[in-house]
Amino acid sequence: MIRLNNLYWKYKHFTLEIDELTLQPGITILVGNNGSGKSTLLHLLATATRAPRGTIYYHDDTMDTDLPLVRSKIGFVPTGVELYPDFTPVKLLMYMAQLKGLGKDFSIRQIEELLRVFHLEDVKKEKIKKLSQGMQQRLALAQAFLGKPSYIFLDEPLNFLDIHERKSLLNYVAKLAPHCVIIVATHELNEWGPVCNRVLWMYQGRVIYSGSKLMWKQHLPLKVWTGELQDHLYENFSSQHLIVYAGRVKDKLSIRCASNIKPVFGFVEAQPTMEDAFFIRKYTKEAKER
Ligand SMILES: Nc1ncnc2c1ncn2[C@@H]1O[C@H](COP(=O)(O)OP(=O)(O)OP(=O)(O)O)[C@@H](O)[C@H]1O
Repeated sequence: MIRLNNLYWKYKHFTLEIDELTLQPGITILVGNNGSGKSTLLHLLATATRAPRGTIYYHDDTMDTDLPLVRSKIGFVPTGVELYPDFTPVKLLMYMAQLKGLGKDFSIRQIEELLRVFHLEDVKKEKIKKLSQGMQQRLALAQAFLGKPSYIFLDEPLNFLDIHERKSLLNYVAKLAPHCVIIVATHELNEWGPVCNRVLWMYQGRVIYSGSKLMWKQHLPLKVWTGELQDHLYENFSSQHLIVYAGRVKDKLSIRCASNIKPVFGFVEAQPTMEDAFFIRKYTKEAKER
């Protein structure tokens, strides 16, 4: 378990402030607009950034009581991470294992396993600069799981991954979830929906929702509706209802929208997805503030 207490961090016009927050074992997705503070929070949790005020407790330890111990239990993948281009995946993983203070035999066994899990066996002796972006992302992910960390922080981990690799990562992370605190900053709410346990919503540097994924999709102030619409009706329709999605099916528009009443004849109510809930919560919050 991780506990945040009176955390405060400021950079120019951006302030992150969290009074009290507990992060439980399982997968928590960290959601929010661009610039809401998700990456900043992950950097603070991963001890890559030090907050001028407040404390993060990793069980009973903090950065100040035993930083090496805390770091040895953390796996972190930031966005845009640059790996040593002239290293091979094996050399990089061995180097990272050494930095984490892992024994040689254990490291060799774990590296073999991670190369298999992240489908990097065929390129394990290639220079990193020759690998595709997706392969480099998988290598960045693999290093985070070295040493079986108790706390895993992933910033947009699905970036650059193809559909097969995305599913594989989701399954792998889901298997680890009962034993680790896993925080995933993501804009892909629906992809994480089936495997995540909780949602943390950041808004302008504050956490404004922290709870289960079931609660996230329940008690929404608007219902979700789907239906089809003629093109010429769209402008008026979209001024009255929150459009979540509009696509084309033959000569009509296929609409997914949110509204507290049935929008027009023929529309049917749908179960809200994780993303629908985000749209609705954000829209109603901002409408209240206007
Ligand atoms: N090192 C830095 N230099 C400049 N600005 C920074 C830095 N770190 C954070 N910020 C600012 O802090 C705010 C929060 O950024 P952060 O990257 O945490 O948001 P985010 O929620 O992860 O956004 P996104 O969804 O776009 O990844 C932004 O306004 C950003 O410009």
